Amino acid sequence: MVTTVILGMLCVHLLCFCVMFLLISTRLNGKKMGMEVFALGNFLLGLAYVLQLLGGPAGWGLMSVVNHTLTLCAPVAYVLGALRFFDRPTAVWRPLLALAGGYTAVQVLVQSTLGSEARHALLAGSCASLFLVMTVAALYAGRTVAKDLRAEMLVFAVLIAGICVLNAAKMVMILSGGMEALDLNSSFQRTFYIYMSFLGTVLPPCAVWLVLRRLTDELRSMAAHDPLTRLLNRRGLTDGLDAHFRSRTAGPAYLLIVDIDHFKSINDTYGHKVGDLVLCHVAQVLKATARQGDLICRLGGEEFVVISLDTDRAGALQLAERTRAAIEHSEVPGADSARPVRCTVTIGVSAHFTSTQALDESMQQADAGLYRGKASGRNRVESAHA
Ligand SMILES: Nc1nc2c(ncn2[C@@H]2O[C@H](COP(=O)(O)OP(=O)(O)OP(=O)(O)O)[C@@H](O)[C@H]2O)c(=O)[nH]1
Repeated sequence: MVTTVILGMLCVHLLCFCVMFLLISTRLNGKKMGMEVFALGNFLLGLAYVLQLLGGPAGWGLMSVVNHTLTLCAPVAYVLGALRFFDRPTAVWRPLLALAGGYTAVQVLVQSTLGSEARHALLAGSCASLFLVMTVAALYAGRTVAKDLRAEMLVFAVLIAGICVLNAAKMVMILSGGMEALDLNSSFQRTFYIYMSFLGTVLPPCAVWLVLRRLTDELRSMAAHDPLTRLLNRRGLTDGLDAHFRSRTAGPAYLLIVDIDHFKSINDTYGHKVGDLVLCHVAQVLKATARQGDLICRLGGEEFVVISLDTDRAGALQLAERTRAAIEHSEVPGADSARPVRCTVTIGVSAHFTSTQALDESMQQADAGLYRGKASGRNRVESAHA
């Protein structure tokens, strides 16, 4: 009786969280982060348990076959949802339908040759294997594709390992003790469904937490980057500079303002699309010529900032000259091949500075150099103390 009530509550949990996942997925326009597939997994498992409640004692029949197939398909749906969460676009219906068809056929075969015990043991064994794979996959993901979610992946792995062990124990009990092991009133079955109920309550909020983390990370990244070139924007630049100067060993920095020459006429001659390609090209060259760790930002329009960290005046001027020459001698890829597009830049270099508070002053110094460079013919580097 107690186990039946637990099973009933588990169904309610699974189906309620199924609706919640669906609602969340409708709010996530475009990238649904696997929420709709998690909803499907919950629905399949919820339905399996409803069938178990309606079907009564374990036996052979259509309801039991469908129940077993759904029970196995649900964790596979969770795996497919997780793949989508980690940006691995994957088909859902085809593999699930193939699994459902294949497993139903296997069930009929096992039942007719080895009997009911073997069919139930097969389900417990298949689930144990699947959960073992999921446990290992969660641990592996925490070390590779989801390093930022290492703690969360560890929690998932531990929780899934628990149900893996319980399924393995169930298989052994069925093989050694027969169908009595499936008696809902046995202490093992009670423990099994209490643990399932615990998982059904704990895992969905964990999944929602992962989605929330991804969304806030994306928002933070969007707030710090320029959408066209994916370089830092002014806010990202200030944050990066703060982080640099917080370090005890931080050395002085130099600020370079890089401004594309006659950009308006590039737009007027080739159109705004090519103008955008020119901006992306300059961004790429800046990334390639700057040192790793230097801060590169698009201030807006055709104006960029490079902050060269832990360097001296000669190093900053060398970087500016290297950048100017690289842009002058390169062609804009993807632009009209019949009329190769090139551009040049003028660069103003500030004096050294050692705090984020000095950013505005350094910007003015570099701007003054830039103004001198534009006035004396463009395509040149001018420093603050020239
Ligand atoms: N294609 C494109 N053009 C932009 C973007 N943002 C600003 N612009 C254009 O950039 C041009 C900037 O022109 P100006 O400020 O006159 O500068 P310039 O023509 O480069 O002249 P100098 O700097 O003196 O060499 C304007 O025509 C803007 O419309 C953008 O995101 N994409």
